[in-house]
Amino acid sequence: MNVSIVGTGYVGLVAAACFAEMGNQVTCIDVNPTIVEQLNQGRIHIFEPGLEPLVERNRQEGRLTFTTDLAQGMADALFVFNCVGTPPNGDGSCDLRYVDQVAEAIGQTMEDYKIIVNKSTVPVGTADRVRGIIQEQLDKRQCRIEFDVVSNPEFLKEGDAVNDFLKPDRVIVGTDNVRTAKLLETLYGPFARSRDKMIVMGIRSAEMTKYAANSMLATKISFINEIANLCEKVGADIKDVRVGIGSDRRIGYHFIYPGVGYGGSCFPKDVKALIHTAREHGMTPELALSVDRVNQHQKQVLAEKIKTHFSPTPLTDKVLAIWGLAFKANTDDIRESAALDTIETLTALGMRIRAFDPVAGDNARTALAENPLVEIGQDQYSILQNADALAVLTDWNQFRNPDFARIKKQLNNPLIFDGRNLYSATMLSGFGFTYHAIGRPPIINPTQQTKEI
Ligand SMILES: NC(=O)c1ccc[n+]([C@@H]2O[C@H](COP(=O)([O-])OP(=O)(O)OC[C@H]3O[C@@H](n4cnc5c(N)ncnc54)[C@H](O)[C@@H]3O)[C@@H](O)[C@H]2O)c1
Ligand SMILES: O=c1ccn([C@@H]2O[C@H](COP(=O)(O)OP(=O)(O)O[C@H]3O[C@H](CO)[C@@H](O)[C@H](O)[C@H]3O)[C@@H](O)[C@H]2O)c(=O)[nH]1
Repeated sequence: MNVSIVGTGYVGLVAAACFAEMGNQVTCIDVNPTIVEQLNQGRIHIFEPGLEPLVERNRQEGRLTFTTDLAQGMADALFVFNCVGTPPNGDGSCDLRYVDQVAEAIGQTMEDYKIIVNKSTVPVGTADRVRGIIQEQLDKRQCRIEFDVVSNPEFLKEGDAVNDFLKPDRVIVGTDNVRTAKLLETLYGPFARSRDKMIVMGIRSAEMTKYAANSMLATKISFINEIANLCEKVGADIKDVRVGIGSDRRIGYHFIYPGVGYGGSCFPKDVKALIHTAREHGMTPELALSVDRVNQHQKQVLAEKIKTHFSPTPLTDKVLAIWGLAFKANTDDIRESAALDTIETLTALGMRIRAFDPVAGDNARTALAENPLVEIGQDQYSILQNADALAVLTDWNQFRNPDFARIKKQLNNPLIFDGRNLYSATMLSGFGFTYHAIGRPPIINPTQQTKEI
């Protein structure tokens, strides 16, 4: 089938490569000429495991092409997927400007029947809005061209996006048109070989499903973080409590890992957008408000532990080494990363930061360029040299079983703040570290000595 994808970011590029992989003819359209130029040369601008070879193979075999020209890019397509960004406005509402721009451009240039598929995360009612914008442009052109607008929210997660797209738990399609649903069923058929994955519903329900799913997952995380903080107060260990509750199949083990709060380009903005939608409809979304509030607090938890540990010594004399800048492992994405909140809080108090991330270093260097107290290093161990503590902010695998003897040798103090609960007393045994994690009893080394320098 012939598919156009508008917006070649984390969602658009993955969707494009996966549709092309199934034999479809896919054209990607992006307004950013640098991205398009790079993609045409076989270089991809984001880090996503498994994506580069998929893009490259399909590009070389002629099923995947890239352009900045929307009219040309969608000329032969039956499906036009809108995958542009929907960032938050200052008041938490969803900024639909890119979605609107795409709708306007489609209306200005389409020449025959298209199925416009909203894949971006958009508030309830956006399909109607898109339909209105396209129709307005067609009316201006005095054209009578049929089209459909459907909702098909995406549920992939960064770091595992290709796998999620190729093997989705479900494919949600919001439409009241049976023929359109059948056509999408054909397009998605190859991703649903083991069982029927397509769930067809009304457009507004599909739009709502996306916000409800993300808010549910965010709720689980805020819940476990609140329990973790309580564990610290009462001397319980969240590691045991998590296993204790997760073993109940009604609760499950997934998405109840405590940490430094959820980040990324989705949960924070989508919970806020849900809150905004509820308020627009005269409702106070008590639970979503709490989920958001708990998360904002949680993003400061590690900085608070560090402040408390060094108090009353001013942090201006201290250097903190940080492992991990991405909002989670296996991505270069730093949007809403707890590492950035932690850095902002601590550098405001004068602490100097030396940080390392396996792939997000360049993005962080750009984002933190104005902060003279931050240095981003190239090597996991050399940034530790003469730092006063190590803080772990992202759960990259390479941080899970590190060389503790080397860490101890490089640091001024044998001191670790672990925002991802990667280490245990057994792993640390014999090294004499003082260790603070989330929701776990701290390991205090009473003989902690500052290294002679
Ligand atoms: N990132 C995720 O894991 C994820 C998962 C599911 C859903 N979503 C949702 O999908 C949408 C896209 O997210 P993303 O992370 O892929 O965004 P992104 O910022 O990575 O990519 C968006 C792309 O759209 C392009 N663009 C903007 N305006 C355009 C226009 N008028 N014409 C053509 N291209 C245009 C940008 O240049 C950019 O390359 C959002 O609504 C997001 O909430 C994201
Ligand atoms: O038990 C957990 C699980 C996750 N997180 C954090 O939660 C955030 C989001 O993680 P994850 O959901 O794995 O990544 P995203 O790529 O943001 O994916 C979410 O957001 C996407 C965009 O809407 C959806 O498509 C996905 O289904 C949804 O999982 C990250 O900061 C994680 O560190 C935790 O703290 N504890």
